[in-house]
Amino acid sequence: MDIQNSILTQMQEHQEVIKTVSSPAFVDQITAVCELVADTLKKGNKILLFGNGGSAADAQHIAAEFSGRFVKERRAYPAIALTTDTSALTAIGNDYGFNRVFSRQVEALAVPGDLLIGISTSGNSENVVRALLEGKQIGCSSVGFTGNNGGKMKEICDIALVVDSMVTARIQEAHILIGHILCAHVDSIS
Ligand SMILES: O=C(CO)[C@@H](O)[C@H](O)[C@H](O)[C@H](O)COP(=O)(O)O
Ligand SMILES: [Zn+2]
Repeated sequence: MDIQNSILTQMQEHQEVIKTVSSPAFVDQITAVCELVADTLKKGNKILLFGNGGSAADAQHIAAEFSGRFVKERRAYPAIALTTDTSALTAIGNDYGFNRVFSRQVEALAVPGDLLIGISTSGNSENVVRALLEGKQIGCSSVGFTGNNGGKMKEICDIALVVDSMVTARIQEAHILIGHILCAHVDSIS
């Protein structure tokens, strides 16, 4: 019974968080991100995504759905997760420190007009924050997927989607829902 209580509590928490991201104000913010993603791709720019742990998985998941496909058969779009190249991650981490694993790749790959999507449930992961700051210098636009009141990322990103929860797992569940909503929008404009 304890297990069942725990399951139901987690499901309840999940539903409550999804309710907060369904509010009109939050949906307006997601809409703005959908438009930014679409504008970036229409201009011929690319999307770079990054995060740690579960958020690294989200970055890869979303990037793959832009470059591969989501539901509809459509053209491929340029999106790269900065979490997948173990040579770059280990070399940059070893030579410059883990805090620079994403910012150094942004410096190497980003051009003005590209869109950075930084994913951090705390909003405070230093490697994510530094990459967003690097992108700002280059002239990229930026979106933060966060929680925990937004952390440092709230002040840095052009649009910060701050999921109203302090629980990492629940925040991540809202993030991947939003990621899929972006993919559906990209399908709809293609
Ligand atoms: O997926 C989970 C927990 O659900 C973990 O792997 C989690 O992503 C890691 O602890 C991250 O290092 C957390 O970083 P962040 O979300 O605060 O940037
Ligand atoms: Zn997780």
